[in-house]
Amino acid sequence: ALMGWRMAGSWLHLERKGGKWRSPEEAGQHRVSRNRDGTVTVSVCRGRRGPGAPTAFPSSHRRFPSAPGAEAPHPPGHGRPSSVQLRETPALVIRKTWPRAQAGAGLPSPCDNGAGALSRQGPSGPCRPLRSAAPPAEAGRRRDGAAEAGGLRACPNMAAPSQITGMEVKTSEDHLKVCKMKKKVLRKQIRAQHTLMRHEGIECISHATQSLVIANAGLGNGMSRHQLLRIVEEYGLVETLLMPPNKPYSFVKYGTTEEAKKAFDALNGKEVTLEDFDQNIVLYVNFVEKVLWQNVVPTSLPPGLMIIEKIISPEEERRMLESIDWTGDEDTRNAQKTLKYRRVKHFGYEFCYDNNNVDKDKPLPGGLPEICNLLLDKWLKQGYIKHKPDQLTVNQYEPGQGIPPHIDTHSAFEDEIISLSLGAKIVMDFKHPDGHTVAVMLPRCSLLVMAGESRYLWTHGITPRKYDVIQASELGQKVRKITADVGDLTLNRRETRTSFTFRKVRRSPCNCIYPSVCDSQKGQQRQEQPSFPHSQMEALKLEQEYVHKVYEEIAIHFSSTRHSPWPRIVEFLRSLPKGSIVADVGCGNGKYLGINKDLYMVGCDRSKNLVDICGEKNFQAFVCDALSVPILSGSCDACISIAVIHHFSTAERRLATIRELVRLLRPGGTALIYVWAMEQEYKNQKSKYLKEKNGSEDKEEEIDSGTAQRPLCDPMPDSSSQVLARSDQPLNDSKDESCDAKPVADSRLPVHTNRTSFHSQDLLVPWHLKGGTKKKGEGVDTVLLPAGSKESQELTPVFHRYYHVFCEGELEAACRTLDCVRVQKSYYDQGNWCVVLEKL
Ligand SMILES: O=C(O)CCC(=O)C(=O)O
Ligand SMILES: [Fe+2]
Ligand SMILES: [Zn+2]
Repeated sequence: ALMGWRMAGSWLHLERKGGKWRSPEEAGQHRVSRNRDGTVTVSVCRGRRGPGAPTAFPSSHRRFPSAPGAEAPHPPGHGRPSSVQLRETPALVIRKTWPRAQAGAGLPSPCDNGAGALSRQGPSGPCRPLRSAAPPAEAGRRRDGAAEAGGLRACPNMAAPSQITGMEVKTSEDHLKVCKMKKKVLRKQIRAQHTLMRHEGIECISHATQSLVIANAGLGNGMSRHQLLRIVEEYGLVETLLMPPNKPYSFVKYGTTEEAKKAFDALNGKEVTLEDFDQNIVLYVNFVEKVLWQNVVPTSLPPGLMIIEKIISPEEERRMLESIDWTGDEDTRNAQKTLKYRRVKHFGYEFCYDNNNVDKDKPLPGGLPEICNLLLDKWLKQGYIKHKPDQLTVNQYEPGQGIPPHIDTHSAFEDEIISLSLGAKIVMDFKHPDGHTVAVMLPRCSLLVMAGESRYLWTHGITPRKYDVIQASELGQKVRKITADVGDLTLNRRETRTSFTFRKVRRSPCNCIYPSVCDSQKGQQRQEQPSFPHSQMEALKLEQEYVHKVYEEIAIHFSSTRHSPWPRIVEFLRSLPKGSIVADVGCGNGKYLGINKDLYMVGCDRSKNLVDICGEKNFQAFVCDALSVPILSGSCDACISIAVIHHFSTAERRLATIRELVRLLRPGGTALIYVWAMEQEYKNQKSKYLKEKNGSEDKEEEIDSGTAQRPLCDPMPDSSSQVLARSDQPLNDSKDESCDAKPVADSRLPVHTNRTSFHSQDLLVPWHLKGGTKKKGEGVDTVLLPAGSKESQELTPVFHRYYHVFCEGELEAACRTLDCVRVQKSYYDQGNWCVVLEKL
């Protein structure tokens, strides 16, 4: 017998017939026979197959192909002699990938012939199309007399001297001055190109088109839509004007190229005064192939967020505003503060900005204003809110004021937080811990309801500024996410806004499903949280507690979330020759065991409950540890290890599992390994794990492939550093509004928040068990129920699984330390690092 192991319900023996290996082709199929004593005999005849045996695994297709046609020449540009051979990237305006530096795509030295160039050659002579990548190649060297004929127009990327200097060129001194100015504009124009390319992926082109990108004429630097429209309309019929939110540039498309050229000549280097700010800025203009802006954010509001418009009448609004006495008296002084960026007043309970919490034993006298009680009762009846709040914070913001991004402390308040906007509309920014932001316009007299994820996980804040970017056609009241339509954005001057934020004081610890941002669970985690292992014994204990036991507990629920095989793993299995013996080490619920009926596949897993599930599906599977698999060395044609090795808690143990996998292979046999990647955003693409914001909490590393759409990613995360949602960040408007992920001070393993980026390689990933557990085991958090809580979801126990997420190259490097293998392939697949090994 080759091997004997415990299967789902029976014993399996594999036998080698005749002491010789024959190829499966020769042998036909393996034979499986069930013996009278309940054992199964599998006869496998093997042939010699060297390392050269073909593996049909096709070459990995890259997810992010280099820009199509990046090197294709494009048709001769306007006014440029056709002999000029420039190689440019056509038709790509906004894209995520960098252009490859190309010969000929070089940057011309601005006015590279110096001041004399103008007088010798006329203004257009030395001017060449501007590119931002490689050093100058042939660009900038040509002096085509032909270009002169068109004057400046022939050279669209250069500003007319008179337009820059406003003076007539008469003397050579004037020429010098003009050229200096020209050089300066050119330099800045090039810098704008660089910035557009580097930060935004917007490619400017050298020939004239109907479309321009105008740097410094964006909503982000204070240009309003109506002002820009007035400016650009002077030169022709404007077909499209796109003003992306918070960006310092805009796109304009004219009816004809002539008009765009006219605008280019007139506007590049032109100084304008921002009407709303009384400030001067200089515009820098470049041509682009097309005006387009991909909507970079999903169209939905943060989950759990709701805005109810016109929830109160103007009369109610007036009465509410009047109910707040800002003059204050002895009694209320504590509850009223003028913060740096706004003034606040508290009712019911005082909110303390030192710890962002309330003193639950010290209710303020007077409770909430009567008018509020009436309204709250009405909203409760109407179903807008589920619980009646007992705390009110009134914030008053003058234009230019705001509130730092924050999450209202979990332990302080219950789930639902509502805010009524009075006096004026304002834009509130919501931010997910992964950096994704959504700007939401809160109309006057509307009620914002934050619940669930939007309340617990996302930060909310109001940027201190005097203008908000809002939809131009919705200057009225329509609620919309601001980033929806860049063809329709403008600036709105803020006015005094008073908000009434109602919350219900929490009486027992928060047990939300966002432990990484939950102050209630942080304290709890401190004591219970396991540490990073410092010995083999500790490692084993950690894995027993936070891997083996957990999988036993969650097996049924876990299995119910694992049904879609991953395409590239299927591809690997389908590529194996008929009759191959394949071991799936860590087979889970066996989702790969039945993929290719032409293989002889056997699975094994550490979890008995999972192996039983395999047995129920009539798959061959048995219980064992991936560190010691009871299969004879060299008996498998292929092995797979999918999402297993990341559960081993030291580098030695991870390497040992790979070694064990390889041991099973015959020479020439191949192993496919998948581990979860630290990089959940790779080559500017978010993994499905991150993207499935509204997806279930429990899908973790395995997400249905092939169905989810690839959303368009943000080409430039906004420049402010990512605000890590921390509830211990004071809300008292201290200057620093953001903070970075703090490294764990001790060696305790951090608890990850699902669907966010990883901040540590070794961590605990929560599993929220649905459908009950067979038995309550260790590794389960104590479920703390708020007294009298009706929330049944809070009953779901949370388990934590240990993971070591791999960095780029880590898995491959581990494999390369083994001298009996060759790494055939190494790739990234949906948030996982993957290798195909071949045994030598
Ligand atoms: O002004 C608002 O609408 C929100 C205020 C707020 O978030 C808070 O006080 O915690
Ligand atoms: Fe808040
Ligand atoms: Zn919480």
